Amino acid sequence: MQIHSTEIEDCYLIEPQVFKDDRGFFMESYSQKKFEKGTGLHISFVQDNISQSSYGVIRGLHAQRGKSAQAKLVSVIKGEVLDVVVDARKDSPTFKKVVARKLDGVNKQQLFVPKGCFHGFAVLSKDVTFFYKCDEFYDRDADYGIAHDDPEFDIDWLIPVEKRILSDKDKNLPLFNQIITK
Ligand SMILES: Cc1cn([C@H]2C[C@H](O)[C@@H](COP(=O)(O)OP(=O)(O)O[C@H]3O[C@@H](C)C(=O)[C@@H](O)[C@H]3O)O2)c(=O)[nH]c1=O
Repeated sequence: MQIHSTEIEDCYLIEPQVFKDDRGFFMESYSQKKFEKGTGLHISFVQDNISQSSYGVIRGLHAQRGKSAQAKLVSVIKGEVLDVVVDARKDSPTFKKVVARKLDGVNKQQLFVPKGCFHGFAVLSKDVTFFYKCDEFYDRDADYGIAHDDPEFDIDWLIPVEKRILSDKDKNLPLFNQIITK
């Protein structure tokens, strides 16, 4: 397992070791010991989620507020996404920085999203099965987010505007500057 730092502090790109043989492959999708050694972070995951989406779907950019803030370890089981993290931690040296990485079921790379960052992804393949671990439980009342197309960040989602599929909730998210002020 190789763990690489990114443009956002404590946001890591993780490359699991994949063992291939005649039967297929084997990989450790998470090892607390290796994760801690590579990042220096102690995280206790308490909830795993799976979502399925088709081409053009953009989920995000989401986070949970306050005590319900979640760190997430995100990955793709099948298909390909552009995965995006925005640092919203006012005390972070990388405040407002963006990380965007393609994750897919072949490269099997994972992104670790620290607490206090917004997270989202765009589906680049026909279908995607997305899997992620969270270190806090889902809290509907703490759920919030920012618009995926906030001009402040000008993220290239790699999906033409007319092909984007968003939830009603995500169509009405505010801009970063409307909710995060330093
Ligand atoms: C995220 C979540 C949703 N739900 C429910 C609420 C709702 O009825 C339904 C769909 O929820 P959403 O529309 O919020 O799902 P979704 O848009 O997939 O939300 C997710 O997006 C990605 C980008 C993230 O980073 C996640 O943390 C989460 O915010 O599932 C849970 O019961 N538990 C959960 O942990």
